[in-house]
Amino acid sequence: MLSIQNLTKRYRGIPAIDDVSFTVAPGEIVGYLGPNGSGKSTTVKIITGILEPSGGSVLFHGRDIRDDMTGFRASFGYVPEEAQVYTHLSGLEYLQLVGRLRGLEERPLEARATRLLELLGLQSWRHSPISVYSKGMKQRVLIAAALLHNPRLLIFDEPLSGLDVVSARLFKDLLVELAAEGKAILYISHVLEVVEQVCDRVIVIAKGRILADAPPADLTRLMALPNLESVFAELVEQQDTKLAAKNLVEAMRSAHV
Ligand SMILES: Nc1ncnc2c1ncn2[C@@H]1O[C@H](COP(=O)(O)OP(=O)(O)OP(=O)(O)O)[C@@H](O)[C@H]1O
Repeated sequence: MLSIQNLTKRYRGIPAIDDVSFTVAPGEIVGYLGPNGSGKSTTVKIITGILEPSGGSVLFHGRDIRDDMTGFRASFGYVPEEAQVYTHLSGLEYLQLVGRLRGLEERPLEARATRLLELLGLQSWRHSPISVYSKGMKQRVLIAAALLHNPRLLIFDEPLSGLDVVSARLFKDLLVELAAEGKAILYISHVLEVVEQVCDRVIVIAKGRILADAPPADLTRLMALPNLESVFAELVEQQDTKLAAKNLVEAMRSAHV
């Protein structure tokens, strides 16, 4: 359904992503993992039409998304890493605005928005301005906004950010339900434990290039490692974090002398 083909994005000649290709099929949850600065958000911004690629293309049901960006926008829901929300609006008003922009009819829109807010535990806050919401509550409004038009493709960029334990568990269960509904899901997260539990496949990207694309169980088995976190550390050659932490404390001490 979603097919990313040889995507490249260069900033002043320096590649942020380099020849990135992968697919996300209906009913599939695909994890997209990588260290800071590896190119995850750049990939997502291209898929969502925010950025133009330097090369390559994004196909949705076999068609280049650039041929019909308006149609494609109606087909996906997106929870961005950093969202600009109109904080003077209430949660309900925000969802109504998003729904109108997506061409939903007023009555069913209000009913669905109210129901989503209720299911996400925001019932009693729905008329309060978003400016008084906590980070996790804002995040739940963004999740509701992504689901509002019942899209076929969902893209979540660090959706657990700010969510408490119960909301995070609800979100994890929601991912599984959405996949069972046949939604295609691209899930970007640093929370590898959750990724390992819910994803059918994980893609590991580092320095703009894809290093692995396989089910998490295959990766741990093939690399003879106990879990996805170890696989990730091995693939991206992360630094010795214990040593780095020690050195940081050392550096603090010497700064006080
Ligand atoms: N507007 C820009 N101008 C120049 N370089 C950029 C720009 N945006 C991103 N980059 C570079 O592209 C690379 C990939 O960045 P990107 O934001 O896609 O990484 P990421 O994997 O999403 O990181 P994080 O996990 O920190 O969100 C980085 O080296 C970054 O410095």
